[in-house]
Amino acid sequence: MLTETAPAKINLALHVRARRPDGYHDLETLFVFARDGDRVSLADAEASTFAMTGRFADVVGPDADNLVVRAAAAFRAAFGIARHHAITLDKHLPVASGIGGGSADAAATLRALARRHDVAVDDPRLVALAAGLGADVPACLLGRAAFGSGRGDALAPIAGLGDMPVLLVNPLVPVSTAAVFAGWDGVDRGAITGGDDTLARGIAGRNDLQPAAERVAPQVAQVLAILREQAGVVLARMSGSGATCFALFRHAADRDAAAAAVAARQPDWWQLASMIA
Ligand SMILES: C[C@](O)(CO)[C@H](O)COP(=O)(O)OP(=O)(O)OC[C@H]1O[C@@H](n2ccc(N)nc2=O)[C@H](O)[C@@H]1O
Ligand SMILES: Nc1ncnc2c1ncn2[C@@H]1O[C@H](COP(=O)(O)OP(=O)(O)OP(=O)(O)O)[C@@H](O)[C@H]1O
Repeated sequence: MLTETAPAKINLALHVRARRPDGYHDLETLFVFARDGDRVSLADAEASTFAMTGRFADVVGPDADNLVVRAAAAFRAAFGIARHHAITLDKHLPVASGIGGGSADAAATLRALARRHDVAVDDPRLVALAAGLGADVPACLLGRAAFGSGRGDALAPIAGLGDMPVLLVNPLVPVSTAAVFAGWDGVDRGAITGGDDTLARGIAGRNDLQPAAERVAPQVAQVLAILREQAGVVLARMSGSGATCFALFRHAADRDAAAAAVAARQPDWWQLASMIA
């Protein structure tokens, strides 16, 4: 059995630049990844099967639409694989939440299948498959800090944050990525600037989708207000199209104190205390 982690994706900054004729938007983003997330396991089998475990297993729609199933089918077709696999998704990340859950799962599935069938993880055919599954999937396949442009799928590696404590908080209101992009006001507020210091670039940046996300999920403002008043916060911002927000800390003790404070005030919100590599 092979197991791959599907780590939560975080957009340190997300600048939306223009609407495109194909229904997508040109954007610039700084992708980083937490150490924790979902898990995809794969074993050879007589027939193709798919099962889900974990807290959010019941929230995802029908199996045929699952990005894990779609990723496996696309891989088998592209590489001419006749062998079947039993795949299990252990679902811990909230669904439709801006931290790329489905994209991370698809990428972990591609990584597991690539390992099993001796395909290099940077094989251009694998990267093309990933882009076809979603704008975020190539970044999740790369799985390391990167500058993303175009739809978010033109990637250039950047320096990581070097083990920085992070707290992710979601008010458990699902937010549709398409609806949030549709609510963007169309104003280009400028490129992501700065040099080699990824954290400084992130801090100087913005998430241009936040106002539109707040119209769908007003709780985002509340999450950010609570995170920003915690001791030791270096940066608190919404990730992706929301509603998950992240807070970065220098010290794990500050992160853990913030997690306890959030849990005391909002016991029903989802949280993940992790590290950014
Ligand atoms: C907001 C981000 O999470 C930032 O990392 C991503 O850009 C979204 O990536 P994703 O969830 O993989 O997106 P997809 O599943 O490809 O697209 C969902 C929908 O979001 C909108 N979308 C997505 C990416 C993009 N650059 N422009 C868009 O307008 C489109 O309406 C699209 O139909
Ligand atoms: N394995 C999966 N996990 C979560 N959602 C999935 C999965 N497969 C398909 N989906 C569908 O994809 C949609 C988006 O879910 P996902 O959790 O990937 O969004 P997200 O966190 O907003 O991602 P992003 O940050 O890439 O926009 C949901 O409506 C969900 O039904």
